[in-house]
Amino acid sequence: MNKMVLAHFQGLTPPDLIHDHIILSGFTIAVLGLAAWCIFTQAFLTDLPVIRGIPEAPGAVAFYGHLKVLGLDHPSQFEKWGTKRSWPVLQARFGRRRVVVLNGFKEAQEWIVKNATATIDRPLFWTFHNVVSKSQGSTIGTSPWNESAKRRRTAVSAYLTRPALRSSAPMLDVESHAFVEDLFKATQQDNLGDVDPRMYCLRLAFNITLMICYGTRFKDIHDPDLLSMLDITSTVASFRSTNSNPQDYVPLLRYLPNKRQKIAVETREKRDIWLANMFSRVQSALDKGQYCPCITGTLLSESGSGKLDESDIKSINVSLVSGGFETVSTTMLAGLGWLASDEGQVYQEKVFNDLIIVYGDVETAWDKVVIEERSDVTVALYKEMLRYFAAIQLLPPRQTMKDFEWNGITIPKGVSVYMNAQAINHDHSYYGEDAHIFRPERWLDEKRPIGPPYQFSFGAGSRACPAIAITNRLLYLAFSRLLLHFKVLPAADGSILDAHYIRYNSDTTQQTCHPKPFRIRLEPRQLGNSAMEKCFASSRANGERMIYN
Ligand code: HEM
Repeated sequence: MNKMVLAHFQGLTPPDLIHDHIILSGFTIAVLGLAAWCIFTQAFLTDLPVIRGIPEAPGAVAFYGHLKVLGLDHPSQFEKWGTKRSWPVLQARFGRRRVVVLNGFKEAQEWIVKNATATIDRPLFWTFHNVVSKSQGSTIGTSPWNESAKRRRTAVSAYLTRPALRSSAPMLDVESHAFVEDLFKATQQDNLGDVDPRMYCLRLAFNITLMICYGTRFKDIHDPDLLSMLDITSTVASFRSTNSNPQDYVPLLRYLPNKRQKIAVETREKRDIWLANMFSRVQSALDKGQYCPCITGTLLSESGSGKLDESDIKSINVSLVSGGFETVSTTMLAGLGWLASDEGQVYQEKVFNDLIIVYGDVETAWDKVVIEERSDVTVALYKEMLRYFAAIQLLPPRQTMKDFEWNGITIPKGVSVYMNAQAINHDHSYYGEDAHIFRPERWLDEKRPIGPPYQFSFGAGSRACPAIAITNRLLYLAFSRLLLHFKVLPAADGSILDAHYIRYNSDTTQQTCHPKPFRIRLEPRQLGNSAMEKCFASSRANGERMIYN
């Protein structure tokens, strides 16, 4: 109702009306002021103020900060700022979050290794922690640092680090053999004699994590359950990328209709079903007393000892199943792609010759590469694969747990820190002028030794990947065994992967790189090769002796 009319009926005198007016307009101004402040805060302010002394990237806009100017390839834009402006460390705004990005090797060492306790924490994200991880708990790699994260990390380390490699040998033997023989069979069955190696790398990496977690594996790369699990875990991983989840940084977007949230809920439900299925398979194998040792089984038999509870076990399994398979397969695929190039042909011969020098003959080498890594030329190949093709370019972020001093600058508690492995691993000031070239020989050069952590693909410091030893062994083993028996050649039409560390990736919006599709041929080193048959037969027999849950 109109104010004047209302005043008339209420018998208000003009001074009352004026007074009422003043109160109302004061109230309206306060409300409008508050709304304007809220909008201003959301549009321009970050959780932490600018850190004095660290350069800030150009091009921030309201609400999104730098998320727009970063385009579709965040690590490459950060790398460009790093090299063109000489910014080994820079700060940016991801929506409301203030973030620091590390582009330089020396600087990453100083922040993540030297100040390991200050940078051990991880930030929380709305989509990943509130939606995707609601039922199974968050993974180790996305958990803030606390007693539970410490317990879970210690438990997985027992299965992944160097001392555990010996007990993993039968499984590593089975998977690397299946990889080599099935890849070869696929080339034989193809009209042109070539194969897309993607599914073979994915199955190998996924089976390793399934064996570690649940004592089970997939035999057939066409198994619909395998394809569905790979699809689910890959979708879950997509919720970690800085590129595809603006709602994590721009809180207002959470209140708008959001297709990603619906996908997150559906994916979580599907994943819960198969995780429960895996869990009960182990439980019933344990009940029957015929069981393949695995993390779930060991932890279930220890449950009640107060070490870990069921939610810890679930979180560990989710961490391992989602942590490893895409990174391992990406590294392998990129490496295979490079091997098919002209330079790769030359290096393949070096690997073969070195394996024979070290182990004496093909059969001995086939057996020994499961348990040791004595061929330096092969070690140099996988080290360069890991450095050059960082499978995750912008690593899962850290968060500072306390203030610390760096170069006279105070870095505040609570800031998100991203290691840009793509830039760090190609830092010319550390690796030299040829850092942008794939050159395994750099790891053999005694005049220019490369120090720990060698490269940042696994991160570094106290939250570094706990699976470094097993991943290294797997890469050494798979590539040694393949190159012992075969030459990796370009596809029948002569095409090869563009094995450049940025261009090889088909989707820069994902957290993990996905190499563009390519095909290879395999040429047996010796025709009618009885050594190959003997090697395959011994590993096949090993696989048949194993029990699976
Ligand atoms: C080429 C292979 C791999 C790469 C490049 C890789 C990379 C990474 C990176 C970058 C991190 C974060 C490190 C940091 O913040 O400093 C990480 C953490 C982790 N990775 Fe891996 N990883 C690989 C293989 C695996 C495998 C095979 C598994 C399990 C079977 C695994 C399990 C984990 C776990 C559990 C964490 C969380 C550690 C924590 O936050 O404390 N990773 N990995």
